[in-house]
Amino acid sequence: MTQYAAIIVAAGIGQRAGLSSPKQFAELNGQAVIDWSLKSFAKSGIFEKTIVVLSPTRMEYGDLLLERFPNIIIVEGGSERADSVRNALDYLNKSDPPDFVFIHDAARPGLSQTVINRLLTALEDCDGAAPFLPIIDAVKVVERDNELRNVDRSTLHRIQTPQAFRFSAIFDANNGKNISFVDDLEAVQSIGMKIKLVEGETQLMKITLPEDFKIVSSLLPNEEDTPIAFPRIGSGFDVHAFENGNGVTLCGVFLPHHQKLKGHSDADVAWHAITDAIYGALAAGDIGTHFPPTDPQWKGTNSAVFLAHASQLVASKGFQIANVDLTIICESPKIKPHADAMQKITADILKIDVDQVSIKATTTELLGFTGRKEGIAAQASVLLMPLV
Ligand SMILES: Nc1ccn([C@@H]2O[C@H](COP(=O)(O)OP(=O)(O)OP(=O)(O)O)[C@@H](O)[C@H]2O)c(=O)n1
Ligand SMILES: C[C@](O)(CO)[C@H](O)COP(=O)(O)O
Repeated sequence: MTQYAAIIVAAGIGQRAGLSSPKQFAELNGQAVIDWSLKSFAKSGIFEKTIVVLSPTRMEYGDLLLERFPNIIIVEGGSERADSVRNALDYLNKSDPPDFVFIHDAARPGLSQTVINRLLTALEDCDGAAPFLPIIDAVKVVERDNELRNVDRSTLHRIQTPQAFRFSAIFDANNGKNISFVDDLEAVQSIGMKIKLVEGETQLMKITLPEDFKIVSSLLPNEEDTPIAFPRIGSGFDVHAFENGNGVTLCGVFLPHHQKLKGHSDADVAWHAITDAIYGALAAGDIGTHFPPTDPQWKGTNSAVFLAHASQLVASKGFQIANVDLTIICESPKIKPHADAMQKITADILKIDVDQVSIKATTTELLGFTGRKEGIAAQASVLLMPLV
């Protein structure tokens, strides 16, 4: 179901940068080097999954990253960059293979939306694409001492990352191989796939040597100077009618009742309201936009699927959930005895704490359709905060 995933390889030791810890975790203009790329992918709003590959000896960085970016997935890297990439591809293939994947060096913090968009366009008619810069200095081969031969630099390119691929192409290129590809383009070319180069950017240079920190720092803004992203608020409302049955599912909890709720999915009216509140906060349509009721594949679906999708979208658009407030409106069944269980499972799916989720209920004093016990209504509010 995932269309776009991002892999950020961050398992290197950064020997050439000469720091006491890996360069990708050093501070650069107000935040860690790797945070720049994580925020760029998040800001683009299309990456539903972001994998960060860390060295098995440096997994402690994973906990720190998860505090700042709760929806990323940490995967263990290997001894070469190509091994780290393969581990992440294997993870994606086993869990939920995306249609497309962007593979990026954590050591390149200057990833702009312009480059992401150029790669997306290129992917429309090729299997893999990467940004490049031309070579601007004269290039010579030193054949023997003081014997130099000119090289035609018009055919030479400096290749950057992210490199973007149809997932099946890059997965097949790596599957079962043990080759230390120089980069991921080389991998897909080794199986004859079609690649394209797009214009890169100077600010996307890789931090490799000690002096590179100063250069990249001068090319990027200070984190404090970046415009303030505002909180977003959303509201959701849903109604499902009763029909004969033996219980209702509300916030994923089954409540025995002499009726059930009618619906195309599992009719979890409470989670539908929360899901729509999240989509609303993101201005990303509603459940029907993402899971059309006319599509038979969603028939009987557990509404946890919808809620988890909305939750992933929050992170991929650079936000986190501050709180959820839900009101279930019905005469019966009684909600209170089940509210704690509903709160817990909702918080688990949203990957937030239980105290960020409020679940309450009310009646309409026997008035209207809920008063006549014809169905259940639910309304929710959600506040999203920009990721810091
Ligand atoms: N086994 C490895 C080696 C490298 N990388 C990542 O690949 C990117 C590009 O590699 P490079 O600049 O060579 O980083 P290092 O290998 O860390 O640097 P050095 O060679 O100087 O030690 C970096 O984001 C690095 O963390 C990785 O994920 N796994
Ligand atoms: C992937 C890469 O950044 C593309 O330019 C480059 O190949 C990494 O090389 P390194 O030797 O691992 O730094």
